[in-house]
Amino acid sequence: MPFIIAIDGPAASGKGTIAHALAEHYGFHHLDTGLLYRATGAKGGDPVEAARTLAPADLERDGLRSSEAGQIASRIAIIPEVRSALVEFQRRFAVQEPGAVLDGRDIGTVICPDAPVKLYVIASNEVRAQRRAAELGADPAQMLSELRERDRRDRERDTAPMRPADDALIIDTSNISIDEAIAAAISIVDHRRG
Ligand SMILES: Nc1ncnc2c1ncn2[C@@H]1O[C@H](COP(=O)(O)OP(=O)(O)OP(=O)(O)O)[C@@H](O)[C@H]1O
Ligand SMILES: Nc1ccn([C@@H]2O[C@H](COP(=O)(O)O)[C@@H](O)[C@H]2O)c(=O)n1
Repeated sequence: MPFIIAIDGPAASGKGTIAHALAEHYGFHHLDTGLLYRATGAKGGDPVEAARTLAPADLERDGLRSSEAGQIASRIAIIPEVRSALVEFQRRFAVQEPGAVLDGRDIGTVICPDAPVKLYVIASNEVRAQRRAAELGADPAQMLSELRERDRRDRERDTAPMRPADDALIIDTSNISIDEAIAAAISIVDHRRG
């Protein structure tokens, strides 16, 4: 049976970094589900139609990592029909052998509620803004206000709001290095895998 690792958390908390490293470590598949929402928003037009017709080439589009693409993604992510159009792809991805790591906002709560490992990665607002500003060459103060706005939208939407699953374990990356965060995640997964 494939082993599923569900990772959620707010923007720039470090969940993608951990997800990528876990996938490498265990030889699992990795899906950054935020990319699906970014690509859907970047297509323009009717977002529901964009989600229903999302193709692999859409995920290669330039600019998907930008701050603007993240903001647009969080606006279209509140639409229930957009979310339901993307569910099947994510669930099919999750059941590949030998296992899969998916990171996003609703993986542990909605997409893979039975995943044996659920992590919820957090970091302080200021640390997240500093890291994302450094990554994009942007102003930390502006990044802080953008991240706050995006988190609020993600937390307060009615459908699949961002929140830790009841059985998720929290990793706070505010004061630990990337290597320490990855080691903490590996230790949790090893423990669960027995
Ligand atoms: N523990 C850490 N210490 C220092 N920098 C980190 C740490 N974890 C992640 N970073 C850096 O912070 C930035 C954001 O990390 P990452 O992309 O993994 O976040 P994310 O939660 O996946 O964000 P998003 O939801 O927007 O995709 C990256 O530049 C990454 O290298
Ligand atoms: N499972 C998910 C993943 C993402 N979103 C929305 O997409 C935005 C961009 O995500 P990033 O991880 O690339 O920052 C995010 O702010 C969410 O609005 C989602 O709803 N569910």
